[in-house]
Amino acid sequence: MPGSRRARVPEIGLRAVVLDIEGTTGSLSHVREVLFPYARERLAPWLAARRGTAPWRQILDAVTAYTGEAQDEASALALLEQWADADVKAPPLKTLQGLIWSGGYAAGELHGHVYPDVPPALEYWQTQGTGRFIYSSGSVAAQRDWFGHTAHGDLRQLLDGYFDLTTAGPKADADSYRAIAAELGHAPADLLFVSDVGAELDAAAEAGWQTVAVRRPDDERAAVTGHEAVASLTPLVPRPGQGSSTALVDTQTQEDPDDE
Ligand SMILES: CSCCC(=O)C(=O)COP(=O)(O)O
Ligand SMILES: [Mg+2]
Repeated sequence: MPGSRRARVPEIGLRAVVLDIEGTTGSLSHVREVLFPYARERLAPWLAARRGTAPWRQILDAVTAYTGEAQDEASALALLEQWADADVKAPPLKTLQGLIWSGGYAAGELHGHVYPDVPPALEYWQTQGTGRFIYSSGSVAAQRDWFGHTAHGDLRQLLDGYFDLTTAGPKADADSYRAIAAELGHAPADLLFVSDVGAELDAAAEAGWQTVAVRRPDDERAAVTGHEAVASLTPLVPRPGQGSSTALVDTQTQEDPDDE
């Protein structure tokens, strides 16, 4: 993948790495072709089966608060279905998707897709004392379920925390990255955000963060420009002997298994 070997290993002052899910640590197509349809076909039955209960009320109240207009089940469902069909990252939809997916994981019908380079990268940062966090549009509950049910096992012990739209804010808003930095208690320049979306990386950079763009080989979208670029997390992890306290290390010659 042209340009995927330009990334440098961020080293000096790196206190925490914050990773996106869809298109970065996990497959875009798995999210869009498996996870989203699973929730989409269960939106109406989920609400109908819980009519009048606290979870049902929670969703209706969330749609009401988000839209600023009172909603009943029918109007809330219509909005939720519209958002799902257009992949609108609306927090009420993300909450409901997470609730529906949790049933799918429990039933063994879903798993979280995590690329094979992710666990070793998380393990490396863990050995370095570097914090490891997730920031996704998916709800925190959905993120936990995703990393708790992967082909590599339960990866949650490798993660220190999770941020979503309700705890940090919109992903293309620089204030969200300022909020995360404040929550983590680190200077923005000591934080690295890794994502597949240029607008998110631009927002993080505007907030003073280090950034790296990911474009996975199975992802046919155009490359993100204006940020260091990789095809997996492997180039962000120094090989043995490469040292851990040098300035940014050029990784142009580092092997990237996902390129093969
Ligand atoms: C398992 S989290 C589901 C991901 C999701 O709902 C989504 O919208 C993807 O957003 P991301 O910020 O991870 O690209
Ligand atoms: Mg993404």
